[in-house]
Amino acid sequence: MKNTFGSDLSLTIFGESHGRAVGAVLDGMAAGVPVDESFLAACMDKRRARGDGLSTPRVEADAVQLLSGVVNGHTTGTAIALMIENQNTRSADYAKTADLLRPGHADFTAYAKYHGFQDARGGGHFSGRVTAALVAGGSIVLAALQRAGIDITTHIARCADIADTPFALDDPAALAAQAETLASKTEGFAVLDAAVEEPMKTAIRAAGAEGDSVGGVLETAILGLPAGIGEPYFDSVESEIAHLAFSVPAVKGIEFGTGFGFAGLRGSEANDAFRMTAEGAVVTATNHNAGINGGIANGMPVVFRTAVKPTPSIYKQQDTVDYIAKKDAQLSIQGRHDPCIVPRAAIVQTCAAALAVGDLLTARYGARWMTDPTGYRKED
Ligand SMILES: Cc1cc2nc3c(=O)[nH]c(=O)nc-3n(C[C@H](O)[C@H](O)[C@H](O)COP(=O)(O)O)c2cc1C
Ligand SMILES: C=C(O[C@@H]1CC(C(=O)O)=C[C@@H](OP(=O)(O)O)[C@H]1O)C(=O)O
Repeated sequence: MKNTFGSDLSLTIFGESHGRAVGAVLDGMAAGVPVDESFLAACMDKRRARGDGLSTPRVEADAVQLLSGVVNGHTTGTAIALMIENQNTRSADYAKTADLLRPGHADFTAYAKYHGFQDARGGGHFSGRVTAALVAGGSIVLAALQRAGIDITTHIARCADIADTPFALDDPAALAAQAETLASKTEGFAVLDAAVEEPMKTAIRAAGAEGDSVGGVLETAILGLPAGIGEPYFDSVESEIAHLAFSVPAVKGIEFGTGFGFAGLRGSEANDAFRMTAEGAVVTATNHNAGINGGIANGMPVVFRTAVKPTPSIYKQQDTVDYIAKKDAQLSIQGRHDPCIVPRAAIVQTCAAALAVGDLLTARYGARWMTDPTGYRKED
């Protein structure tokens, strides 16, 4: 029954898709950290459904209410409670097929765990809706990280079978330029190569028109993470990021840097040679290991990719069971769903990574990285 992530900076999430609200409690932020509500709203806007054939027709404001912990645009140092009201629910869509388990969704596992007491309306607590709370809490941490010289960004590396330009894993300056390109985009469709945007959108709309769905790959970069962050085993940088990344519904795979590609390389190809900069900093000539050695950041960019499965709720008829009548059945769902989760999940993955990095940074520097964002690394 654990709804909290983080040891030193924690986020607790709550809510169901068709309940009154979803929300979060962010605990561990120092006092006096600026909270720019327009930045928070811009992050929420990237996740918001638009009713444009690319996302769920369940369109709502997704306005964040800061209930505590923020006064006059600054944190007070106490827990920040925030909530987002559910304003556009249609529970009747679910009532008609309530006893039929949706393949790929959490209907069966929720029943197995909560014995019929789960809120099944709209997927309840398992709905992607709850990621609105993750973005709201994560974006407060993301803004604090940016002030401390750490930026996190995500793009749609692949949607269906169409690929975007990958992040420049081995070239921090080119990667920083790519991050700038993504920062300049306000619309929630994060691609680097403008030429792939329409083909991706066409693939999503085509799957939706057939009552089907498509998946893809998100690629996230963390720039400016200081060397020395992370713990050798259980709280390694990879472990913390993967823990959060897999908390995002529909994420089914992750790889860091060269990832599964390492399997086909020789050591002489896989190793990242160390070099000294003119300023006396240790860098690596390549970045196959994605800025992490032994679970600890080495100062190079951290780059990881997550596989996002096709939306499970599809309109094609599917084989399932009626778990009340205890017999095989056919399912034809009603309701409103994303034909593809990937575009909306990009900002979710950025905010999830921000929570992991915020926790790791607080473990190392305490709250200094928040209160002294330009000086906290002096003793590194
Ligand atoms: C932003 C976002 C939006 C989502 N939208 C939908 C949706 O409209 N319909 C659906 O069936 N699943 C949607 N999902 C995915 C389900 O919530 C998820 O597949 C389900 O909870 C089962 O979890 P699992 O896929 O991680 O096993 C969405 C996920 C995210 C992150
Ligand atoms: C509401 C959102 O997405 C929802 C995520 C979701 C699911 O099963 O994950 C199912 C749908 O919910 P409903 O049936 O209530 O319309 C989506 O619309 C959102 O992300 O804000």
